[in-house]
Amino acid sequence: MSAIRIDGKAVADTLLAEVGQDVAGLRQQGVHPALAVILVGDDPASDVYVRNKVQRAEAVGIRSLEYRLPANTSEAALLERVQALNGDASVHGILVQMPLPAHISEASVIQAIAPHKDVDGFHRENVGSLSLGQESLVPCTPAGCMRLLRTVLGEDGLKGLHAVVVGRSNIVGKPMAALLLQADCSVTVVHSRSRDAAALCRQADIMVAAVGRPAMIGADWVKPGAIVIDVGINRIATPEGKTRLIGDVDYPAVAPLAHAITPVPGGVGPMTIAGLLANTVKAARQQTGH
Ligand SMILES: Nc1nc(=O)c2c([nH]1)NC[C@@H]1CN(c3ccc(C(=O)N[C@@H](CCC(=O)O)C(=O)O)cc3)C=[N+]21
Repeated sequence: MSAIRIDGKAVADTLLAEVGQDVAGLRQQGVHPALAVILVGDDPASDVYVRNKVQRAEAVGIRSLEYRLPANTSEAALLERVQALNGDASVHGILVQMPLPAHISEASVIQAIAPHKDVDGFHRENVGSLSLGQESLVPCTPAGCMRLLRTVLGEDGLKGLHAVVVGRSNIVGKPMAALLLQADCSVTVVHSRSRDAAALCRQADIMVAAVGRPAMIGADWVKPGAIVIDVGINRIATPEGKTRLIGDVDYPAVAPLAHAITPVPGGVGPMTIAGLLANTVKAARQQTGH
């Protein structure tokens, strides 16, 4: 038996094509969706992500503004930049790339973003709405995972299944659990303090791994026939002295027993960027009434 390899790149391309059509429609009505991306410091990984986001945005017709601020930027200066963008009606989405330098409070910056421009869905107003099952801007990575699950299981196919989320971060684990609950799954969240995490995971019909530990999830963590979504993006050194990307799941060990599984790269990562651009269009619609 060999698992279905869930092609996140292809699903993301379909979503991006839809976003591109929406953007074209809005532009005909005189609305040009715009996304501002702020990067503080010169972390090379962040630099690559930001460049990808800007390129993808422009490919679907979204205007992008890129702000690169030095690593020693003060929190006050960053907050001023955010507030200026909050007040700029031509900007519909604001993303501040994480992580931020240690002297800046990520929480303060997130709360400073106008909730209707918070395309990451990290502001407490959006977090609260998601948890209440109300309309909101939904965090891009968990939203992307849900879309991948629906491509495998169908629109209503998640109902009643047991989903286990591994990891409890504010950006993936917690919103993921909320979305799965919204889709009528029974949800378990497993984390570093869980007793017998592997045994809990073996009960999962759906497993979402978001811990940031390379290949941590082995075959003994997975029920045969489960659907496995790997959110991990870990850059590891190869014996040849290069680096490569690897997920939180030990793909070669788990793929033979899963029903379906996402690869890394080419799984959840591309969905995150597509979701960001979809959120930008949604934000532009809300702000302009189109
Ligand atoms: N405010 C904020 N919002 C974010 O959404 C955010 C962030 N900060 N900080 C960093 C993380 C990371 N992240 C990724 C997005 C796409 C890929 C992606 O497209 N990955 C490709 C591979 C890319 C490569 O080759 O490096 C893939 O998995 O196939 C990865 C990682 C968004 N993040």
